[in-house]
Amino acid sequence: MENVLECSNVTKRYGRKTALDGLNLTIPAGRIVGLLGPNGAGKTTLMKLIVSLLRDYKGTLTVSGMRPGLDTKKIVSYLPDREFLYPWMTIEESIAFFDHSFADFQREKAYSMIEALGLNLQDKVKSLSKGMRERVSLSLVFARKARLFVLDEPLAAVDPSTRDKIIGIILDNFDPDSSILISTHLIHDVESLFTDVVFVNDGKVLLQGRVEELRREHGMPIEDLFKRLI
Ligand SMILES: Nc1ncnc2c1ncn2[C@@H]1O[C@H](COP(=O)(O)OP(=O)(O)OP(=O)(O)O)[C@@H](O)[C@H]1O
Repeated sequence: MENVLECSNVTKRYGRKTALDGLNLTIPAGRIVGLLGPNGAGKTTLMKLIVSLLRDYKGTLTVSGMRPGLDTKKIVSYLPDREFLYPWMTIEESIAFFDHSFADFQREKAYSMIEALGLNLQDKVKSLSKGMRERVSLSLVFARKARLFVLDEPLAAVDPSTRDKIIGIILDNFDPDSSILISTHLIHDVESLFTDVVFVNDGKVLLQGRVEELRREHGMPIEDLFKRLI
């Protein structure tokens, strides 16, 4: 099966600022990849290129062999770093909206995640706390049968026990034909989720590897390796 994501020598500039600087990254199917790096490393920029919110870049970037665009939007499920729910909708209406927007949306899966996360379908988005809205967003994003899930800082607002519950739901629902790319600063809290990690700094990949191998090779948890490298 072809790689879910391939980036070769990807460079993205905002005016004179270089956000990605010849970045190389390959993600095969079946991986849950932590995209780790300090503020300004280029994580959000990379994600925006993958989901084709930004188009002007140099190098080659493909999702399932295709350049980002309308066709890849059908197979990439994206959780942006800002809120995207409509405040006036109920959770149920938000589910219906996603159902209409994406052919691969699995309504029943959304309902069961909403229930598992203790949310009420009739509640209006604007009445929910930040952490609750994050739970709804994650349920919607993961209810798609996408090939690639791109999550920009998904777990920042939820409490630790909900975080563990969400990690459980992600793992239970993980389809090995797909891959998940997650940017986060909460390395310690979500390390158990990752099969792989990618360290980025100054728009470049510093180190990429399987979590088990990196832990064994360097004899330390991923968070300590991050602190040593960056
Ligand atoms: N619209 C923009 N215009 C100009 N510069 C930008 C723009 N967006 C990002 N940058 C710059 O590009 C670099 C990479 O930013 P990016 O948001 O991708 O980093 P990040 O790794 O996601 O950071 P954080 O962890 O803080 O979210 C930074 O130096 C940032 O200032």
